Amino acid sequence: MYPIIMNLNNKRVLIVGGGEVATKKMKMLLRQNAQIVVVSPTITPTLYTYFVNGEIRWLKRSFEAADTKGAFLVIAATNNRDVNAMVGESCLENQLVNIVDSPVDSDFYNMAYLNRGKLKIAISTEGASPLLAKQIKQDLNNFFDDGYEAYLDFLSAAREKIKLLVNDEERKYLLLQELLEEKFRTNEEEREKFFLDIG
Ligand SMILES: C[C@@]1(CC(=O)O)C2=NC(=C\c3[nH]c(c(CCC(=O)O)c3CC(=O)O)Cc3[nH]c(c(CC(=O)O)c3CCC(=O)O)/C=C3\N/C(=C\2)[C@@H](CCC(=O)O)[C@]3(C)CC(=O)O)/[C@H]1CCC(=O)O
Ligand SMILES: NC(=O)c1ccc[n+]([C@@H]2O[C@H](COP(=O)([O-])OP(=O)(O)OC[C@H]3O[C@@H](n4cnc5c(N)ncnc54)[C@H](O)[C@@H]3O)[C@@H](O)[C@H]2O)c1
Repeated sequence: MYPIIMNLNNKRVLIVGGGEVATKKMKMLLRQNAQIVVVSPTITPTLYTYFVNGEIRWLKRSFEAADTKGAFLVIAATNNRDVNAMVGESCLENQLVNIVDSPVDSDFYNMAYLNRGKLKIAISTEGASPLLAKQIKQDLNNFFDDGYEAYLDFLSAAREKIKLLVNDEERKYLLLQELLEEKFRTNEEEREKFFLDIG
């Protein structure tokens, strides 16, 4: 399996089925600025809220083969194996499909996923144990505290500044390395001082 992180801006995403699993996957898809369509006769109250808020489209009916047309990403998440398989078969080779009850027929899996602003940590067991992935996520959750979000914003801004102001490659590298020192992660005053010093 090949790990990447994906930009879904303006991409069409189709989710077939509107149950618990579809809802869980939707939480990761919202706020990606994707065009999300759910095809399902029923949806959970949570999905209904997203629908009412205009965050997703909802086609209130059973899946039809033509639904996959033009979708970049497709998730087959009904409780019916045959329907899920049919979703997969309706897709062209260049469409990315996740079939929730059949990893071997999927082009991608979802990963357990930790978000600290710009820091993303994703864990996969390639389907061996989603529960282990969840447990590892919870362990990392404690290790990478909330402070990492602001730290990553600092790293991002400082890196831009260094790229702008420092031409000497060696000095540039040393400065980028210096940003990883503990004091910058834990101390906001040290971060401010860094910007003052660099000019
Ligand atoms: C990461 C996460 C994201 C998400 O989907 O939310 C995810 N599953 C999560 C949770 C979870 N899934 C299941 C349980 C119940 C306990 C159990 O059965 O173990 C729990 C626990 C819970 O819900 O708490 C059951 C389950 N999962 C799959 C099957 C089908 C099969 O194996 O054939 C079945 C059996 C269904 C059945 O037989 O009824 C398949 C997949 N699930 C994946 C991802 C992909 C592989 C990721 C990997 O291994 O690392 C893959 C291959 C495809 C995919 O879905 O993309 C999320 C992590 C938790 C988190 O982040 O908190
Ligand atoms: N990948 C995972 O992490 C994971 C975890 C648990 C379960 N599962 C699998 O996911 C499946 C779905 O689980 P769930 O808890 O979401 O089920 P659920 O019963 O809560 O929801 C099923 C949804 O599918 C819809 N549906 C049924 N037939 C349809 C059709 N022909 N066209 C469109 N929509 C249709 C239903 O209306 C409902 O909204 C389970 O059967 C299980 O195999 C996967």
